[in-house]
Amino acid sequence: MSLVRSKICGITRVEDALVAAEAGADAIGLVFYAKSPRAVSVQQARTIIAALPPFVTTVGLFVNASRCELGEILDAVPLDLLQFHGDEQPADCEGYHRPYIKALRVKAGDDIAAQVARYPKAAGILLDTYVPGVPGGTGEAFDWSLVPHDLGRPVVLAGGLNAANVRAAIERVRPYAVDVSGGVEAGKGIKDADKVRAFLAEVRRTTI
Ligand SMILES: O=C(O)c1ccccc1NCC(=O)[C@H](O)[C@H](O)COP(=O)(O)O
Repeated sequence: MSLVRSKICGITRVEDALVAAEAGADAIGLVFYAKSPRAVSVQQARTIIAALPPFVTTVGLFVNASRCELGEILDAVPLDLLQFHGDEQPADCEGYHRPYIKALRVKAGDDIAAQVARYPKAAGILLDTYVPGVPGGTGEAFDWSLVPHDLGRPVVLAGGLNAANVRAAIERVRPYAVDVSGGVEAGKGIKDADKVRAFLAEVRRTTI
């Protein structure tokens, strides 16, 4: 029996980060993609991270950022883990002296195992919903039956999760972790404390 870890993503406010941490989130996600309504500035990110209690992993999310841009952010923001949501090739994800997660957007007909095999140095693979032109944060779930049973890597399941469907998602996919953004919000980038707590409580009640 094992517990599934959880990340609350798209955090833009200190108060939301503290609610997530106090409710048991293992990680928070900070979006450094200007086109996202959940994007944070370097200063916002520094303030949020400085307010966190210990033992909460900080994850920076990027979409095809240049090495220069990413390096500047890492010089200023204490991120534990990187998460790449664009067309990044393996070489684009390495060399930052940080573990990274590669996000793959799933659609019928994809060879997920082959895509995973292209990132042997990734600490984990995040499986998210494919919506044309939307790199992440779609708020839509994908067909979990598309996920192969054993990808041989820590899988983070994302895409349209919420307190009502996360148990079924975990039981179907048996992921290492789950990730949520829209399903715990009152508005884009504004988390709803009760939804955050309900989501994390449901994850804790679900063992695999
Ligand atoms: O959340 C965003 O706005 C976002 C924008 C661009 C790239 C990635 C983004 N989010 C990444 C995440 O890990 C989200 O939590 C994940 O896509 C799930 O989002 P949701 O379907 O809203 O739960």
